[in-house]
Amino acid sequence: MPQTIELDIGRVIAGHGRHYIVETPEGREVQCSTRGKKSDCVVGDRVRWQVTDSRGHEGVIEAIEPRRNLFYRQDEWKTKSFAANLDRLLVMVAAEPVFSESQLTRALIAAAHAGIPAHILLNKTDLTEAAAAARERLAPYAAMGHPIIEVALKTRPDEARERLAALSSGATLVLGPSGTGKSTLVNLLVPDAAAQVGEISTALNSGRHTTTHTRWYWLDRAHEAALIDSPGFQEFGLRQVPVADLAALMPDFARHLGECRFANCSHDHEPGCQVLAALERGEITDIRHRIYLDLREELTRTRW
Ligand SMILES: Nc1nc2c(ncn2[C@@H]2O[C@H](COP(=O)(O)OP(=O)(O)OP(=O)(O)O)[C@@H](O)[C@H]2O)c(=O)[nH]1
Ligand SMILES: [Zn+2]
Repeated sequence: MPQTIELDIGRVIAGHGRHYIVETPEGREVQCSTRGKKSDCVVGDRVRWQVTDSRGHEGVIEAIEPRRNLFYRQDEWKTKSFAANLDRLLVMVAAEPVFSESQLTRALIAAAHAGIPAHILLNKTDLTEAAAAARERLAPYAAMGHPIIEVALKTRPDEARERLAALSSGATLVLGPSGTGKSTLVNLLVPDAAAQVGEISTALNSGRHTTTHTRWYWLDRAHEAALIDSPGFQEFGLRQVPVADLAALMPDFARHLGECRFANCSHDHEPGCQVLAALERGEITDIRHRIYLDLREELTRTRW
């Protein structure tokens, strides 16, 4: 392409296959495709695009601007990119169903690896007994420096809205297992959510399929804050993380690194291991250590 052509800038707000909705700085939505078979665009990407129809409704993406960050998971065979250029990750859990600490830990490690601050949202605190148990399980994560926001989205929506004020600027990716109240959250914070989804589905001609894809919702008229809803939390591979970096990405482990007797300590059985000493003192929980060992094993296993 000749260098002289000035390309427009835009932000990817939804995608389906090789089709994307790109929003222009003026807030116009353009249906874009990419060249070639494969595409690496994700929601949140800033892209350079060129118009391809006379009405200016369609275009082609020519280039992706450099990303501030990219949140993704990597399984043995496949990489799933959730979104790019994020200001924070919000991992949603609930008093019920009981959440998996392994899943929570994996998301937090992926965020740390991508350099994205992570908050934890505990929903359904109206279920007092279950909430107390969940709160106790989350205490070590609060101690690690993750802000924990407690809400009852359904029974105390106004209070929830206030407590979620941290989301009122920048882009927040929400991850949460099914049943935690993700739809309730989106409906509370995005009054015209259904309309925004409808427009995107029509534009992408993907109908109900969009329910399985990542979506960008504006939280305000000024378009300064956005919530990104993404499915696909169940299988959360961390193949992108070099095994040697794993402990450093877990804040409760990180603070003891460099103190072990052996420089290449695996914090599994070695004498003079300060991580094991912290485990002994209860500063690292048994479950976190077990998750660490499982992940270590998973990341060391060779592919076949
Ligand atoms: N007790 C209680 N229930 C809630 C609260 N918020 C949501 N729920 C209920 O939890 C269930 C799941 O909520 P959804 O918002 O549909 O959850 P989701 O995470 O979107 O679930 P999927 O649609 O399966 O992905 C619903 O029955 C909600 O009514 C809450 O604050 N307290
Ligand atoms: Zn050690």
